[in-house]
Amino acid sequence: MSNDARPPRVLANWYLSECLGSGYSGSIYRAQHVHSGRVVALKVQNVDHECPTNRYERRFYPALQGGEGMPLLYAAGVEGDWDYLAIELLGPSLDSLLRKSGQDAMDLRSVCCIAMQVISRLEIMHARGILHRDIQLGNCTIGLAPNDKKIYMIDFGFSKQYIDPYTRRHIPDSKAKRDFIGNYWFSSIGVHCKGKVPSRRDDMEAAALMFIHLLTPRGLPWTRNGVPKTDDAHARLKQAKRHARPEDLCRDIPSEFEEFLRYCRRLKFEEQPDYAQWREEFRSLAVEQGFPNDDAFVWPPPPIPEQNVYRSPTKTPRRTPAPMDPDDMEDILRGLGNLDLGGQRVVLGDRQNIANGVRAAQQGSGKKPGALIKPKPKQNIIISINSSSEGSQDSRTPAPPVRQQSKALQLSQLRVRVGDARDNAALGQAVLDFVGVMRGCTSKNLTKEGFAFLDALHKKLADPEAFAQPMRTSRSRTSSDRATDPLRPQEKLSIVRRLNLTVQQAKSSQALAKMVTEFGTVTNRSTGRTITKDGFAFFEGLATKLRTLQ
Ligand SMILES: Nc1ncnc2c1ncn2[C@@H]1O[C@H](COP(=O)(O)OP(=O)(O)OP(=O)(O)O)[C@@H](O)[C@H]1O
Repeated sequence: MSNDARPPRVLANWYLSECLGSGYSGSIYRAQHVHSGRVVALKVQNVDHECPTNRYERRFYPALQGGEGMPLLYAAGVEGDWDYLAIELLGPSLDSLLRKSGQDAMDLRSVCCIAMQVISRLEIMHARGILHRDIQLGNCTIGLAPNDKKIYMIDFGFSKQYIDPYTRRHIPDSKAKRDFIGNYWFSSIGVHCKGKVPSRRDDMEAAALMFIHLLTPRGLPWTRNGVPKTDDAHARLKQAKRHARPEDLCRDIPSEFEEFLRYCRRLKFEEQPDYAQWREEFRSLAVEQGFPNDDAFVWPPPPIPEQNVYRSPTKTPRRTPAPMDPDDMEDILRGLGNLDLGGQRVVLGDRQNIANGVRAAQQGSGKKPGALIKPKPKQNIIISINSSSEGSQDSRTPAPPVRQQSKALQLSQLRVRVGDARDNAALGQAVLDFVGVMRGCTSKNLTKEGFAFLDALHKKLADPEAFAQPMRTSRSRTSSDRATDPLRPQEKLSIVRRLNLTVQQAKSSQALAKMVTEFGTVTNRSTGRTITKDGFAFFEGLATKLRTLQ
């Protein structure tokens, strides 16, 4: 079908009016039922379209009905040449909100709310045995008032059941490479670059990339050149995605996002993500920054106090994806795989690419110039979240496990305790508590708050009286650091093992300080920046040693 073919004015008693959006395989119209007067979004496709996503999408709606943020489906059917879905009418997508805002990134409070809600939506879909597989800004919309603070997931045209309906077991993994289904910007590395079988972890990784994209001025690096038009450009995009390190993607945003991305990438194929934990991480992050303790997505965002707003010195407007060349479009259309309607879900190549191209061509410019709002840097004085702030959990979502404070907050408090420590016993206890916090976290990687803790420890050990030591173990890499290649995992392991084995032989607190620095440096240069078993043992040994160095 070509998108030029318009459906009739009245289709199955739905009177079509304004076009709300167009995808590769069809269009969505505001429509009103001629008898009941109900107003819906009518997703209309030609029955002969080579990418009949309506036919797939309608299979998933029944299972999703009643789920928070899942649109209602009022009717579905085929009339004449047209396949239609009558879906609850919703508001604009995140893509459209951001574009219309004129900003090149979203504020931290908004992204934390989006993160909490999108994670909840994925939890619902996954609990019902369904993967979304096309997480992106255009597929997250807000509702219409009074539901305009709620995020809805739409477009289940690429969705898939990951629980076999007959055996009730998780679908099997496979080494065989698969054709890519998803979108260029946010599909996980496993699915997009390695052709892996998608599972819950890939929806989560796509969500993580989307959050980072939203917070990053001009977005993720591989989105900045627009939709790739050639195989070479696509290969370069995959290469960039594959090689972008989480710490580089998240350099100027709160470490929770880096940790979340790492967490998603570490999940096993069949592993169930800890949705509640991450919802709480983002809730705590918002609260730490002085934002309200709820997940209501308020757009446009209320004014942020001046001290919370960071304006980039190198403000660059987001580049608009170039409109797609009609010839390229034709090539891509020709290249679409054949459909296999009888068996598994049809394998389509890069539908979003085409859809984006169509949108770009139709919409022309989608420029996002404007001021950059960045998260307030973490403050030195940390205010504890009191237990009452945990109590106002949205009643619609299951209560999270009791989680007192975020990792970042606890580490920052420990750093302050190290600075205040009056004797080695207090210092040793702070080190043990550091081990406790790190062990208790799903992600064992050392974040900037962890490195700040090590810096404070180093300062204290090197000269308990002097507080003017330079930051030795700082996480932020200097240009000379950058010249140093990352350590191979084996090198890191052996250095940390040596530190662990020799910590008891240290003769002075200065010698311990050196070891802390060495640990920090080695971890900083490692790819994962995780604390290993030997690392934890080193800190426990250090705490023991401190007691004997009274
Ligand atoms: N229920 C709805 N209410 C209001 N607008 C909607 C609704 N569903 C979709 N839209 C609008 O239409 C756009 C395209 O919708 P959708 O993603 O479902 O279609 P699609 O044909 O699958 O698109 P694509 O090929 O881009 O994925 C959305 O980004 C949104 O702006």
